[in-house]
Amino acid sequence: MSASITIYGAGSWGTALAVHLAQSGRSVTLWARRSDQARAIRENRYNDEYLPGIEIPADVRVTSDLKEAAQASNLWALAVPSQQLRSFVMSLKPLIRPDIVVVSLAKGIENDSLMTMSQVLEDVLVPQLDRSRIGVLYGPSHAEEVAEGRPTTVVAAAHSPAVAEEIQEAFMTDRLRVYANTDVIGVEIGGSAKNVLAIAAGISDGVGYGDNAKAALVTRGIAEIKRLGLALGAKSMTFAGLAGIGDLVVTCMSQHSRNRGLGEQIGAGKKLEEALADMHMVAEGVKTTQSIHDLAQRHHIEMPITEAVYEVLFNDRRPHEMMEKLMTRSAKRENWLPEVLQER
Ligand SMILES: NC(=O)C1=CN([C@@H]2O[C@H](COP(=O)(O)OP(=O)(O)OC[C@H]3O[C@@H](n4cnc5c(N)ncnc54)[C@H](OP(=O)(O)O)[C@@H]3O)[C@@H](O)[C@H]2O)C=CC1
Ligand SMILES: O=C(CO)COP(=O)(O)O
Repeated sequence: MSASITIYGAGSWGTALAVHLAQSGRSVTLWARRSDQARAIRENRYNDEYLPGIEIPADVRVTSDLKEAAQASNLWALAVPSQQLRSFVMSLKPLIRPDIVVVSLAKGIENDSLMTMSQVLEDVLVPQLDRSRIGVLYGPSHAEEVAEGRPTTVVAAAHSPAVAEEIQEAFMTDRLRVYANTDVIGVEIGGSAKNVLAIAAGISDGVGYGDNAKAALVTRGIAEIKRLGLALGAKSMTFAGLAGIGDLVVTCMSQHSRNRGLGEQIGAGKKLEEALADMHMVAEGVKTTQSIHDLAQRHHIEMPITEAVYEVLFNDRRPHEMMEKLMTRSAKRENWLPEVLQER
C-alpha cells in the first residue's frame, strides 16, 4: 500500500479525509494554503472554519509549505475547488516525481475547457507524470459523516487497473469502503453532474414541490447524466454505481449538501448572488451547471433538468416556470436514447 498520503486543501473534505486516514494508521500530511490556518490547526487540533467539532489527531502533519507537503508522500490527493485545480497543480508541477500517484478529490468540470479533473491533471502534468498515474476518488461521501467515522463507500477510478487498486488500497478502511473502476470519464461525469441535480433538488425543496418531485429529479436526473456520459464514452453501468446514482441520491437528499442547500435558498426566493454571499464553502454545482450545459450543447444531448437549473441560476427564470416547462415536454418512452447512443 501507499506508505503515506498528502492531502492538499484543508477545507471540509481534505480535513475530513485526513482525520479519517490518520485514525486508521495512515501517515497523513494536510496542506493548507494559509500559513495562519496551518498554524492554528497545529496548535488547536481543530479546523473550526471548515469542520467544527472534529478533533484532528496529533499525528496529522499540517503544513502550508508546498515542498514539505510534496516530499512527504507518494500519493497526492487534491481537495481544492475544481475551478482552481489547474492553477494549483501548476504550482505543484515543479515538485512532481514519476513515482507519484495524483488523485483528484475535487468534483467538477472546468469552465471554458470543459475538461474533467483528470483531464486537467493530464493537461498539466503529462509527460512529467505518466497518464496512468492519475485518478479520482468520488462517491457519496459527505465530509461531516466521514470525519465522524460513519460507514461510507466511494469509488477509485484510474485508466490503469493497478493504479485504481493502489488508490483503493490507500484509502480503504473498515469505515470507508473503496471500490475500483477504470471508467474514469463515467465516474467523473456522474460525480460532477450530480451537483447540478442537487441544486435542482434543493430548488424543489425550497419551493415545496414534495417527495414525488424529488424522486423524479433523481430518476430523470440520472437518465440525463447517463446520456451525456455515454456520448463522452462512459460505460452505462457506472451510472448505476457509487459515482452515479449513489452520489446523486446522497447529494439530493442530505442536510449536509452545500449544493442542495444553495438550491433550497433559491427555491425560497433568493437570487444566486445572495445565496452565494451566505456561503463560506464551495458549491461546485454552480460553475458545473455552466460546464455541463456547454458540454450538452457541444454533444447535442438533451439535458432538460440541467437546462432548467441553468435558466434559473443565470437567466433569472422562476422555478415555477421551469417546472411547468419540464412537466409539459413532449411524451417520451422511459428509456429513450438519442439514435447516436442506441448502440452503446
Ligand atoms: N465537502 C464534502 O463533503 C465533499 C467535497 N468534495 C469535493 O472536494 C472539493 C473541495 O471541497 P471542500 O473541501 O468541501 O471545499 P471547502 O469550500 O470546504 O474548502 C475548499 C478548500 O480549498 C482551498 N482553496 C480554495 N482555492 C484554492 C486555491 N486557489 N489554491 C489552493 N487551495 C484553495 C480553500 O482554502 P482557503 O480556506 O484558504 O480558501 C479550502 O481549504 C470540491 O470539489 C468538492 O466537490 C468531494 C466529496 C465530499
Ligand atoms: O460531493 C459531496 C458528497 O458526496 C458533497 O456535496 P456538496 O458539495 O453538495 O456538499
